[in-house]
Amino acid sequence: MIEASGLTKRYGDRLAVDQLTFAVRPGQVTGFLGPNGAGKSTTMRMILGLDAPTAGTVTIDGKPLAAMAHPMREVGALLDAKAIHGGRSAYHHLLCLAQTNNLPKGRVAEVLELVGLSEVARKRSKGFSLGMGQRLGIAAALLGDPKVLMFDEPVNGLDPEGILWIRNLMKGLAGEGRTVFVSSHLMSEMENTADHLIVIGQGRLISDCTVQEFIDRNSALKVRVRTNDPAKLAELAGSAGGRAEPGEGGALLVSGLDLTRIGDLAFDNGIRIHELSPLQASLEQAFMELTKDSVEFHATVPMAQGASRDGKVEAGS
Ligand SMILES: Nc1ncnc2c1ncn2[C@@H]1O[C@H](COP(=O)(O)OP(=O)(O)OP(=O)(O)O)[C@@H](O)[C@H]1O
Repeated sequence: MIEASGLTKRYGDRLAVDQLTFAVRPGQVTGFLGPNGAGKSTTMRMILGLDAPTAGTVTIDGKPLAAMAHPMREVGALLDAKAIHGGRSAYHHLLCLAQTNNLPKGRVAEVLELVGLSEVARKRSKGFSLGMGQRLGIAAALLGDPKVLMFDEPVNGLDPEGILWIRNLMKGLAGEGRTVFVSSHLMSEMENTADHLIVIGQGRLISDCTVQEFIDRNSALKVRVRTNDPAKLAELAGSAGGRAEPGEGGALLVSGLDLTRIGDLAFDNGIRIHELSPLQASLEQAFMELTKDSVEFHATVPMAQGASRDGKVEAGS
């Protein structure tokens, strides 16, 4: 378990992390979400003792990292997959890590197998693809067989096969009872991977809940209705306190009224219903809604058809 309390980091006049208090529990994948510059990497670096907090504390299984005799046996992390000596083979990179951290040599072959790099283990990592580099970084994180694992943006730049592999790996590690903390600004990715979400914006905690709670709290449910008389139903929905807008192919998108109420309204007024289906907003939409006031940069672009936002999207830093 990772526990942060009042965790704060200031760089000059920039408050990168602002009094974060949260717990990352074992046995589940916890997504750490936030727009670019929200403070995710800084928080992870503080958890790992690579940056000193300006204020607050963070512990791993009750201890600060500095108090651990064998940190690699307690926590493994993938922060920057490119931070590897390119002249070394994958095998030697891991062997070196194992030896300097008092870990059994035999573990090197085990983790290489686990990440699927056994066949290229003796090749220089300089020639590795991005995906292979990520796998090697993950092998290093797993070397000490730690109970706590942290991955900073592990799917960045990976192809769909690589993304699927990392997703399954994280779920598997959590299934073994480990604590898995993974940062991302890809909401759609977290929707399929995380059980729990910690969302931050401009260094501050915005939300700490399960994925489903996050969607329920932050997205209004809409109902798609197809009927023989959309104009009449739209009027009825309006007078009943709802709001109807035109959807694709002549459908109506109704918000503010639940399915049953809309069905009853139609029945009571002799309107035939051809479709009545709930539309749940995706995690992506809910996340963008929640963090729209805390993104560092906004760009105004035309929205794709079907998008329902105010024309703003988050741009990378
Ligand atoms: N060493 C540093 N010196 C000064 N400012 C820093 C330093 N490291 C980070 N920052 C600033 O702190 C803020 C948080 O950065 P951080 O990298 O933690 O965010 P992030 O959520 O990981 O973003 P991204 O998704 O873009 O990686 C940013 O405004 C960043 O510019």
